[in-house]
Amino acid sequence: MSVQDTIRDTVTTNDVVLFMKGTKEMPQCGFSSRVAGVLTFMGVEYKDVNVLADEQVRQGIKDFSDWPTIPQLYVKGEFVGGSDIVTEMTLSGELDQLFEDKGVAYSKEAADKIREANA
Ligand SMILES: N[C@@H](CCC(=O)N[C@@H](CS)C(=O)NCC(=O)O)C(=O)O
Repeated sequence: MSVQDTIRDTVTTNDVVLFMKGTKEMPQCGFSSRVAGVLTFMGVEYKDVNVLADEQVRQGIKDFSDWPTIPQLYVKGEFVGGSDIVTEMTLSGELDQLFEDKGVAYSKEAADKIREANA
């Protein structure tokens, strides 16, 4: 299987996938840490892929999405964005809407708390 095939398989067989530097338990970059923190706080079940563990995946995910940086969030096979976009979508409520539209379980109360803390 090529790296592109493996990535496609990963994002289609897992509802929510975060390509990140480090792991959800131990992020190794502030941007990755922010997105992982939001997902974990919102109670979203997601698969983390540590791009630092495989240089081919690190480059391959950028080619796959045509997006130059890590982290990268995928929901039901669709690329959502990186840290800036996920932060904006969390604060605007668009991320809640996306999870609702795609049937992904999350805590609205937790999302509201993030918004209250950033108001
Ligand atoms: N503004 C970006 C910040 C992410 C970013 O700049 N990532 C850099 C540093 S961690 C990156 O992935 N560089 C390419 C690489 O390290 O392969 C976002 O919203 O996600």
